[in-house]
Amino acid sequence: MSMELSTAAPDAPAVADDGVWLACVACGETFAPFETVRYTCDDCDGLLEARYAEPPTWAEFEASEVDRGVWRYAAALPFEMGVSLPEGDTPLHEVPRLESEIGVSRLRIKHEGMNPTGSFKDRGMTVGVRVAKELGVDRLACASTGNTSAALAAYGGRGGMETLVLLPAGKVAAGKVAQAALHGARILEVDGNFDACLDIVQDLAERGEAYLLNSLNPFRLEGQKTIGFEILEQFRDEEGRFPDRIVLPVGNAGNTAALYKCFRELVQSGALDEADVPKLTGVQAEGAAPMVEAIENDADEVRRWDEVETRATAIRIGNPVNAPKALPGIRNTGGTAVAVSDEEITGAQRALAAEGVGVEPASAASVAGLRKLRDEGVVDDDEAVVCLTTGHLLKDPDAAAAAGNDPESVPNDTDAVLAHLAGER
Ligand SMILES: N[C@@H](CCOP(=O)(O)O)C(=O)O
Repeated sequence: MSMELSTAAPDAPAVADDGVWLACVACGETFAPFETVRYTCDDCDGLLEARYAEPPTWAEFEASEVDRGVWRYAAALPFEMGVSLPEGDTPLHEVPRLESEIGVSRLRIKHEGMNPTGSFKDRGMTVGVRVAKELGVDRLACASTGNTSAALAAYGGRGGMETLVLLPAGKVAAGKVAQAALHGARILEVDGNFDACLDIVQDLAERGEAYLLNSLNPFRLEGQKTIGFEILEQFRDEEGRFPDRIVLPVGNAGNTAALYKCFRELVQSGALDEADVPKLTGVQAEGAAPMVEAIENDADEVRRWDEVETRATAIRIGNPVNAPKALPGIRNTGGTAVAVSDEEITGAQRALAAEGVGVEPASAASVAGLRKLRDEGVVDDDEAVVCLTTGHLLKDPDAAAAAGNDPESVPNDTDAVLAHLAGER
């Protein structure tokens, strides 16, 4: 396992006054964070990540003036506070029936659907919109399978900024389009998939037409990193130990990259032993599984899939842009990746719902993946596991209705209702 992360401050002028800079994960080149708008390395086009002179400690979090949510972890972020609704502080649910059915020592569900707009994207947007203000940009844009657009519209609106979202036409769940619309985003429906939308948004950003707030933007991932801090704190408080494994859905692979960064920073500060780092385990839908393909083939790069399909529309992605950060995250923590069918996803969505946890299809992929890996013997029965569920059930009401019970028509009469319930129809 390799948890290296340089803290050596680069020479001025790359270091900002407050000890934050950007570093290329491919060539190591460093940049000042807030002087120029940039998303990738000027030299090699590699992905950038934020670096800090001082990695965070638990004591700093405990001393925070904010007692919960993303900004409790300001010691690990580039600012003390952002445009906030507020976000984070999501529940870590017990699911005793699922735990015993799947057969692991402890199973918890980190339900990110309980964020203000119903997905984890809010954690990234609270930081990303704060950075946009620092840079002085006025128009925010993203490509989206839905959740990013909902969060961008809400946080951009809150920040008084113009928002533009590009969506794959006909492939975004109704609740998400409704959110972006009502929060005031200009919505462009593209005749292409999510990856094509992101290509266009990257072009717009390169031409200076908009500030890109997909997870290619390194500051989005700083906010999403707080999922990891929260899981470790909540899990540790509960049982005094950290989870052995975190299983999560993979679309653009931002959360895999962000959680890996969280663990590296904690290891670096001495707040977490390397031996306690949870195994990052990614789950994709069979119809959109380029990361799984790369892990299975031990490949250094992910091959872009031009044709993708799954009812889990949030992870209907063929070119995960964070793959260069996420592949080492899976490999260096001893994790793995697995693909699940749409039927397995719906089965897991029903199982979670039966325990009162309402999630959209992509979220249920984590539980479907755990179930499969347990059946295959990849996950041991003595493991303590956290499954990440990324979005709320109401994001995709059509999928929920299709997976759930059908309503029954009854006459407007109590006796007839009782007769109906007794089975006389
Ligand atoms: N599922 C995502 C896809 C975009 O991912 P991002 O994290 O790069 O913004 C969405 O909700 O749009």
